[in-house]
Amino acid sequence: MDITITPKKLSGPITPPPSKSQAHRLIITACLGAGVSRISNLNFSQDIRATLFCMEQLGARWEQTDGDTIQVTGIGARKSKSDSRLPRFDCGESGSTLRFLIPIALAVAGGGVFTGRGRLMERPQQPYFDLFDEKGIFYEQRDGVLTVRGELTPGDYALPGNVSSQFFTGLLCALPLLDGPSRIYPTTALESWDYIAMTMDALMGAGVVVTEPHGESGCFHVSPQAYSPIDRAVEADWSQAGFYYAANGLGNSVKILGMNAGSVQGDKIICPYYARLCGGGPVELDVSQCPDLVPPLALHAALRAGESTRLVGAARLRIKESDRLATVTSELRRLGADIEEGPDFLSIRGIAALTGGDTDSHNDHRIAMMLAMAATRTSGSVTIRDAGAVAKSYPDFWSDYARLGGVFTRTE
Ligand SMILES: O=C(O)C1=C[C@@H](OP(=O)(O)O)[C@@H](O)[C@H](O)C1
Ligand SMILES: C=C(OP(=O)(O)O)C(=O)O
Repeated sequence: MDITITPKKLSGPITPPPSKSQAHRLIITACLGAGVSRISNLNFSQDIRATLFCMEQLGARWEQTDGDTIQVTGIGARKSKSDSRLPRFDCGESGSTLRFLIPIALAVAGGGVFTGRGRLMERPQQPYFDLFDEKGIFYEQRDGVLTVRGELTPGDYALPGNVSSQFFTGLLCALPLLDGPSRIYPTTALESWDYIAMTMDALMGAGVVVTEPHGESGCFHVSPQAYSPIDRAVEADWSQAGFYYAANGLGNSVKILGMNAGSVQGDKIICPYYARLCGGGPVELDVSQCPDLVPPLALHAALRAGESTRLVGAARLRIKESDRLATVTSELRRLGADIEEGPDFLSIRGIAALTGGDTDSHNDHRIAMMLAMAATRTSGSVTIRDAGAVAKSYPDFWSDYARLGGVFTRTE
């Protein structure tokens, strides 16, 4: 689906959708719990459906009890290793689902066969593969199908801290299911730390306590523990709120509601970052802990007329749904922005107004949403190819955009 937007200011109240990252974690902890859990304020985005589907393959059951609430019957510590057929997991385009499920499937079912769509199966898994080589766990990836088989054993796990925090989350969820203590060592400084903190918060909610690293050579300590059932509501999503902050930075008047200022979501850093972009002078923002904010931050920076901005610590943006350093640059340039990409940074010289033009989401939800917000401040209409990509994390994005006064036509 393509969308053509006629530039128009957005105004009015908006509550961003529930946090995708927190929802993945609550679903996983509920599904691993021994008993019946309840999760409210859930949004059935494509990625969340992928995690629900995958946890079902491990024996968990869930039903929708009203619009946004599900009741989950967890599998407890039960293992299903007797069946020699490995479960199959269609992870859609969700990196979180794939990286969280790989060790969980090993712990619960002795492995699994993983498939995905879009760019998913090209995104890196090497940190897991290195561990599997060391631990004698079989893996094979052929024609986009990843098969993993073996026994996840208690012990020491070393992981680089600068590829994806999702490897840490996957192991932190799986290792408590084993029958002995384990340690996870970050071999380089941890990026996206707050996502790991969000994992520990979700684990704690299910009664599973892990100890985080202290000092230079620290490690996570994980002892065998059972997951208890949970009853939790998903918070509003700070990463999605980022697009509405960008809209306001461009002169729109969106009232962003429902956000928890004390959230465990690291992307609440959008508040101070937004304030800095709204001030004058050159600005440098470190995005190594909040990679998902880069598209809205880059857009806001593109319209800081006469001011320069650098977004640094952004290397991992290249391994998301698209190479986001390349796609943010190419698509904002198509609208006239003055932006350059480096290996791990974006350098932006703000201008006063953008032009209209033809753009492409590159099948990346965050690029589509960035372009939609850009189109509130362009001199001509903006066409976004593949604008349905928003369904990965925010299926109601276009109806919310229309409710705020956005004007657009669709072409299927
Ligand atoms: O754990 C999570 O929920 C996520 C972690 C981040 O990835 P990285 O740790 O790979 O940067 C983030 O970009 C992604 O959208 C969601
Ligand atoms: C990178 C993202 O998600 P994932 O890694 O789960 O695909 C995202 O939502 O921007």
